[in-house]
Amino acid sequence: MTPFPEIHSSATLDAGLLEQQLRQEDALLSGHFRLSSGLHSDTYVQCARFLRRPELAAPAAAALAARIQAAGLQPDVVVGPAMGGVVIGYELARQLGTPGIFTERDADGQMTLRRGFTIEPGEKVIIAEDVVTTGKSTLEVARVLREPGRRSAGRGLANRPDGRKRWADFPAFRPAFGHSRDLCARYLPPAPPAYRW
Ligand SMILES: O=P(O)(O)OC[C@H]1O[C@H](OP(=O)(O)OP(=O)(O)O)[C@H](O)[C@@H]1O
Ligand SMILES: O=C(O)c1cc(=O)[nH]c(=O)[nH]1
Repeated sequence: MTPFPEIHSSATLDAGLLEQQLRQEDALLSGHFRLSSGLHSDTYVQCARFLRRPELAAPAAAALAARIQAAGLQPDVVVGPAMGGVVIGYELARQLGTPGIFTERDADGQMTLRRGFTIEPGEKVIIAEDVVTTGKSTLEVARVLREPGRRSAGRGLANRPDGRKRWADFPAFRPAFGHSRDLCARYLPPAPPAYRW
């Protein structure tokens, strides 16, 4: 497939601009939130509100695509975990000129590849995420995909500090937007809007 070089030939992403755009889309929320990991936070990045706008999603994905290309990586497929990784994964795949597929959780909460999606041994995979907090979801995708001869690289649109230590065993790109506020103690009751705002 042919990539779309006109979009990401010299793409960069300014973290300040990205924060401004997140605020403009009401995607950067303050409050008390319980995250998917169970951790609590005073800030929530609702990437879906940002990614609903193709004119914002495209440059963000272009910056990721540019960094992936600059690193000399030539992925065969982009995989994003549903739901958050679907839109950014698809847009990244479109710009890299690869198929874009997604994993999803089954009834037991296990990350799986369904819908006839397959990855052949030896294919190189980029895992696309909208948010990385602990890195658990990304690592679950990596576990699903990991077979001898397969390389994966992870990348989130937004990231929290807690996720960094988990990346040691496969290459990851630096976050586009890092939010460094402390995650609070787990046991405080979250005020609405809370889980999966
Ligand atoms: O780094 P982690 O601690 O795993 O947290 C980040 C993950 O949490 C969110 O997904 P969620 O599990 O809430 O599912 P969703 O995309 O369906 O909302 C987000 O889209 C990431 O996949
Ligand atoms: O960790 C999460 O679940 C999470 C954090 C965040 O800021 N945004 C989001 O959609 N999920």
